[in-house]
Amino acid sequence: MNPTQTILVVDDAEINLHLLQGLLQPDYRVLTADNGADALQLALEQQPDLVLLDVILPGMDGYAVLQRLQADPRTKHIPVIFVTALSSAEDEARGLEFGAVDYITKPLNPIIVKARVATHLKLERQRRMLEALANIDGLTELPNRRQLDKVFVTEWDHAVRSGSDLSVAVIDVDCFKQYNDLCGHARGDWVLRQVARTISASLLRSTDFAARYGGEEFVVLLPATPADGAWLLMDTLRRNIERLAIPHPGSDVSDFVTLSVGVAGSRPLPQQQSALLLQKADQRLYHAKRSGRNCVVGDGLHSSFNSSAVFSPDLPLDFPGL
Ligand SMILES: Nc1nc2c(ncn2[C@@H]2O[C@H](COP(=O)(O)OP(=O)(O)OP(=O)(O)O)[C@@H](O)[C@H]2O)c(=O)[nH]1
Repeated sequence: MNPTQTILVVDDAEINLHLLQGLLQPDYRVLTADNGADALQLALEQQPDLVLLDVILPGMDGYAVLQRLQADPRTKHIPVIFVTALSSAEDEARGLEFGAVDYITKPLNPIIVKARVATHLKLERQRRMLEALANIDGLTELPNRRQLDKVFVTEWDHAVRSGSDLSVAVIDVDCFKQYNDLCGHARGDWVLRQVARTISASLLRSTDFAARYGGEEFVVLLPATPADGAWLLMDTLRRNIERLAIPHPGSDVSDFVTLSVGVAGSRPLPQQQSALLLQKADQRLYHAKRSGRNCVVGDGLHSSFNSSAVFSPDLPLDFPGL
């Protein structure tokens, strides 16, 4: 039994449901529906890995079910195999044109059904792995910019709907070019991994999200967090990095690796553009660099290696992930 894989079987004949259930249940979790409406609801709620869909169904037929699955972004990725008594070449071609990944004709041959199901589940697993890899930065294993763009849109829309705050921070390693030049690129890569781990370990809520934006730059999204809270959290991160005490022989600002951070927060309104918030945080990062680096610049708030205590309490170091 592989409980991680779920198949939804849709057929209006109980005998067919029983047959397919008996065939597949030893290896997979099997859900059943005898009509299109129930099938759509189960697909949405249970997110099966594969749907075996009869074409001739009372009310909404299999083609209509497939079209509805494909039209919904929450279900359009689920592969569908038509399982039907319509056995002409035209029927099969039509089913595949509609977007089914395969077409199995009745009467069912159990060996063929099992083999095709196994093949499509394997392809689905590989597709998901590729999708996950496409969203991850290989060096730091943080989400990459592609994933950040998607999550930013989702969080922005959520903040608009719920009227809650959203803060963004842009984080940059100071004088990193000199670090690479003096310590070597491999050591530079190691530093980026330490910074990524410390960013992850410093974020406290499950909704906080960190990504590698590119090069030595990272972005953090902090949902339901006002700008002053975001500034405090980023200043704690800045100090956590400083206390790693990674020697930086070429830094203009410290003996150790340090960060500069720009923070911007807002309670987004429908007519506003999410990109402007990121732009504002980026401008403040620029300001932080011009102010001498190793500091966090937010909305009227500014910290640096020699003035942070004025603005933020000395929060305890906390590295649960390290
Ligand atoms: N080791 C390593 N270095 C990288 C990577 N991506 C970007 N870099 C380097 O990061 C450096 C960034 O340099 P700059 O943008 O000039 O900035 P900086 O030297 O950090 O100076 P400030 O930002 O002004 O403090 C460049 O030398 C890039 O080659 C990476 O994946 N690994």
